[in-house]
Amino acid sequence: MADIAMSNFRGASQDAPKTASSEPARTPTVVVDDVHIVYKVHGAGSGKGSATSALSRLIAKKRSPAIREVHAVRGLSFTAYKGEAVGLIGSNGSGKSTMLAAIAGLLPTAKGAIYTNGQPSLLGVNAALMNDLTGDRNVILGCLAMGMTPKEVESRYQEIVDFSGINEKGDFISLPMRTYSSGMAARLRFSIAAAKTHDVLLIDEALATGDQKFQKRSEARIRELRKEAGTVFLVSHNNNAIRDTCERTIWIEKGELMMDGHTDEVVREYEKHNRA
Ligand SMILES: Nc1ncnc2c1ncn2[C@@H]1O[C@H](COP(=O)(O)OP(=O)(O)OP(=O)(O)O)[C@@H](O)[C@H]1O
Repeated sequence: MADIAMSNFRGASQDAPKTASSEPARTPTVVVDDVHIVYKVHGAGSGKGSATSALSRLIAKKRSPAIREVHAVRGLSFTAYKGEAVGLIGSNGSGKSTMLAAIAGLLPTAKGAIYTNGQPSLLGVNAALMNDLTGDRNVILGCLAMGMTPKEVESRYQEIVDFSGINEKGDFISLPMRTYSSGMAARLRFSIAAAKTHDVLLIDEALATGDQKFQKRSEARIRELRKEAGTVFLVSHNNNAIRDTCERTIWIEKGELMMDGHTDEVVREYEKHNRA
């Protein structure tokens, strides 16, 4: 597999070039160029994927059992621009999360390349926080990991806890994360990640997990993050969240591009397709 190409590209500077009509040119932040992503599943189907059987195979100098390939993304191409919020929709297993992980640089491309201008941050419901640490330790560690200084962390701490609403029903922030419900944990993850202005913010289903009040708050924060310059990608099965948050939507099925355009139009076609 070829390594993912992550680089700053030319023409993405603050003073964007002017177009012929003297409108300022839009600044591209993510360019996905004919990307294919293939997962390799070792020992698939044969039940021989354990470490012990791998070791005995090595000793006996036998070939490994069949490696199954899952071609999750098939030749996707699109460009996202500064200030855009882009929705990614499609049925289960269509390749949305895979595409986000690849933009974040967490998966290599088998073919094609991804170019990003700035640092992408993936905010998923599975993002790693430390379960045995308390909520407040996780806020501090999470902020430091995003590159904030201890002073910045101190000044943002209360805002993050208030935004998460974790303490609305008592002092939960001082309890270990393992005592949180999945919705509470997802809210804290979102609140930590949303405390920083991201160049490219990738959100995977985060909005679907909070309650309605929190969903509204997070949608408002995403709108702010957009104004603060970055590009937001949102993967969700909640078409209303996509409509409220994104003006552009990309619809993927079986790893292929079905439609890329104005959210109202794309979601309408997607819903029509699902009804059929
Ligand atoms: N770690 C993995 N190893 C092997 N195959 C995987 C892996 N993760 C995902 N896949 C496969 O890749 C394809 C795309 O999965 P992906 O999770 O990107 O879909 P999705 O559109 O995000 O789905 P959902 O809406 O259900 O979250 C699926 O066929 C899935 O089985």
